[in-house]
Amino acid sequence: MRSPCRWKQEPGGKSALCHEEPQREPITRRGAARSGLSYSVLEEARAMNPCHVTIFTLIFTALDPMVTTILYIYSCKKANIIQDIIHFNIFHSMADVWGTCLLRSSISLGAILGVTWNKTDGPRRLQTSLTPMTLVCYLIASYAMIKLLLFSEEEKPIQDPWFWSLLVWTCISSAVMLLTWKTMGEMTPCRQEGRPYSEVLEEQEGKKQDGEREMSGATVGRLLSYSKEDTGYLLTAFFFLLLCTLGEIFSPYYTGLVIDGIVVQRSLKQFSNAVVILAVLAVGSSFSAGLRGGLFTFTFARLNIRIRNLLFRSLVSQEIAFFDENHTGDIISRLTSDTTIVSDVVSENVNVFLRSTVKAVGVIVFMFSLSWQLSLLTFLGFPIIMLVSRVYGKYYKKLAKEVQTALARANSTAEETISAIKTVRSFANEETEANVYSEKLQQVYTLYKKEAIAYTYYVWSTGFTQLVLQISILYYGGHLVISGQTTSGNLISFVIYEFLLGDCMESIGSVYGGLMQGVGAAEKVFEFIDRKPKMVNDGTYAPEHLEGKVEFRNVTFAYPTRPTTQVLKNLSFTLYPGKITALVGPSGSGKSSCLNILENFYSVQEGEVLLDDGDIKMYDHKYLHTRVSMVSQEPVLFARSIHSNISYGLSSVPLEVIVSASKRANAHNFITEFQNGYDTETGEKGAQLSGGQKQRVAIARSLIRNPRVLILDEATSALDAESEHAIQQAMNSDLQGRTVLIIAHRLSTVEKAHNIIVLDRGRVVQQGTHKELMEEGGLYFQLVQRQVSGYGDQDEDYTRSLHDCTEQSRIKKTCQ
Ligand SMILES: Nc1ncnc2c1ncn2[C@@H]1O[C@H](COP(=O)(O)OP(=O)(O)OP(=O)(O)O)[C@@H](O)[C@H]1O
Repeated sequence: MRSPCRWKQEPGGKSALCHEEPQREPITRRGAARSGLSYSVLEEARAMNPCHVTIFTLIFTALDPMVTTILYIYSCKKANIIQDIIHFNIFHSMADVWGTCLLRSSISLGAILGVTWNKTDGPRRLQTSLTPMTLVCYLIASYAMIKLLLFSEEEKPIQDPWFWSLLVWTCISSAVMLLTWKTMGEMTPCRQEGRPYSEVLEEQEGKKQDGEREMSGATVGRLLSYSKEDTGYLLTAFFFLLLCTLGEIFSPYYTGLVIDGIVVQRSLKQFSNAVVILAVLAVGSSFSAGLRGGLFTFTFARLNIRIRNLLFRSLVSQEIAFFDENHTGDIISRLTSDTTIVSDVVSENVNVFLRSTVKAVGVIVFMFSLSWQLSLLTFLGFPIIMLVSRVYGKYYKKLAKEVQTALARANSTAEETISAIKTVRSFANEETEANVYSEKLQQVYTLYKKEAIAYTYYVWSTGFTQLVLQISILYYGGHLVISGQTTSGNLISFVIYEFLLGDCMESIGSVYGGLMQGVGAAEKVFEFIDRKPKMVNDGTYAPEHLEGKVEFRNVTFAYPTRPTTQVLKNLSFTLYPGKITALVGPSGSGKSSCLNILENFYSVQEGEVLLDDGDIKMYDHKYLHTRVSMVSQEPVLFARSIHSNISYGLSSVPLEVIVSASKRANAHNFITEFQNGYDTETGEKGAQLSGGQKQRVAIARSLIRNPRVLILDEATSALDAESEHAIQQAMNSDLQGRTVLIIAHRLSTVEKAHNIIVLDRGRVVQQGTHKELMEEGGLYFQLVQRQVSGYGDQDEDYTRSLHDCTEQSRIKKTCQ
């Protein structure tokens, strides 16, 4: 026979995530406010006096036996309680209930003594034993209910008010005992292991904050709040849900009538009427079920799109340092798999939860109307199943988060390897990469195994409880029928309703685990959605006319990921309009970092970067990036046409303007050679173009904006000398009023610059024209010399440089 309350939980966790938990910051007033934790909670916690809690528990422990004894004396049917105890009869005497009160009081007294004598470990021990204590309190209250059933065997209806008062008091005092146990468990002594109370309290608040995070209900509520716009759809879905559920609830009742019609009354009319109603109910509820399911799926698909949009918007507004800290794989994982988990899991579970809850309420009403005794017995078993489910749910949620994080790490590894497959192949490192991926998967596997074991225990424990409950119901139900307290028809209907209730509980149980998985993913998604960028581009300055003078004034800078390593140290230099300035220096000297700051990607620690005497932070984001344009070392093209790449970020640019920019970037010729010309697709990250072609498209993309400040970071490194020369010519010809900053390792590229700034370990060590610097000797001279000897005779320019250098060195005698 099928168990009536079989609860099933699928071990899921097939999700991918991401990101490690953020480090908890110390709980301060500001920290609490930032985390959304009301500071009044802290104050409240401070106000909680352990002595008050203990005194209250003590008073209650004394009061409980007194009240119970008085109620017991009055409800006692014998001359006195001694007689009642001596002639104990389980159907008449409440001595055993009075005994449970003594047990309760002894346990409470033990707890009070424990926390008073051992202020450090006492509360902790109470906290760890909360679950067994919940079970004890539940058993005491259940026993009182069983007494009600036993008494009802002899007296119907039970009219003794003292008896009822004793039962109610037993249930209330069990609940109060549990509450005081929990409160004492959370108590903190004034000093703990020599640490000040405030510190202990802060630690406790940290735990509370974790608890707050676990407020899954709030997360689900927030998710639903994103569906506000779809309230109409949701209400319609709910309406069909009610219709469908009503149909399902009435079906067993009419099934009972059909059976009664056939077996008891043997009436064809009653039998056929009930069958017709049953058929109408079945058709109606199937139709409503379809509409309900469809509407829920549709609404949550819209939720998915909404969350993805929100997340993507939040991601693109984050500061550049955020992308330095977080792996692309992790971020993509949140955007793709987590958002899908959130909407799919939540949609499915909200649907199932509503359906099952409404159905369960209806079923319970029918069950009580059929037999209150059998219903009471049924509900005695439920808290145990709920307890098991709660313990499992918590553990499952923790595991689900760990699985997601482990999967995200594995994804990240796979993505890195696949995106750099050429490098992997060129080092013949496929085997190692596969092993690394396998190791990461192994971690996921270990977690899945834990999930499977937890699931096994869960099924065992709930299965056993349900079996006991089922046997009890059948036994007691049979007894009620035999003793004439109910009819056999009622018992059959009751058992059918019980099956239905079992299904509902099973669904609600699986909803809990499923929702935990969705909530885990949602919390991670919300973490990114809620993240406020640490650097905000909120400048508004956008002058009509911009000269393009750039000044680095005493700039000191360290990357946020390495805050203790200063990359630029008290750096000062100026770039003038109409001039080409070159930044040179050994690798790692800070050249690209200067450009990152000029692009306002990072904030400087000290000093300022001025554009026409205004701090670059003051400038409007769009304005700044139209007036200051950079072609980077490895230009990134988007998987669109060349046309779209060149006009990237601009709206409706005429083709002539694109062609003109391409000509100046020496790109027009190769573009027109393609069959589709400017409509040629560039492939992912421009993979369908050569390195040099990519660079020229990127230069055209910058030139089309007609920037006042043009930054070329190794922008021509992949070009042949001829192309580079052509671009330089174009630059020189329309240099008027433009500030150009060049970074190039190939020093022939910078030779013609009006000013060359030499950087070394984040400082300016030399400045001047090529000629001046060669005459001066020093780092620039060494760089040129090293490069020339490195290139040998292959590069004409460098041979010339070498020649110049030798000439100069002979003169200055610094070149030996
Ligand atoms: N995103 C980053 N996060 C942390 N440190 C960084 C980052 N980018 C660069 N660095 C460090 O900053 C220092 C300066 O790097 P930068 O890229 O500015 O040098 P560079 O002169 O442009 O070098 P190269 O000529 O090799 O491109 C280096 O030590 C580098 O390791």
